[in-house]
Amino acid sequence: MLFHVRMRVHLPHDLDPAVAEDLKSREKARAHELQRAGTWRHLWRVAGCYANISIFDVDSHEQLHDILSGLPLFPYLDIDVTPLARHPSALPDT
Ligand SMILES: O=C(O)CC1=CCC(=O)O1
Repeated sequence: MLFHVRMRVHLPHDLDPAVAEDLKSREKARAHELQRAGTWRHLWRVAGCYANISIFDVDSHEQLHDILSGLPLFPYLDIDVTPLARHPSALPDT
């Protein structure tokens, strides 16, 4: 199951810089792990925003929820999820 996920990051301005760097470092490591597993299929920066647009490939809504809610930055994310279905005019493997 494919999902389009938009994440906006809102780190508090008074967050200790060391804590912010640790969160970003752990988020990056987790993102790499999920990309290598084929679960986090695309990760794009939204130009001009501290936000990303991602495509996740998971087995269930529950798996997606577990992944998103387990992200180190989760407490600071606004997340919008859109389920994706194949478009009838899409060429195979696009
Ligand atoms: O910077 C972001 O958009 C949040 C994020 C997702 C994966 C990562 O490494 O940072």
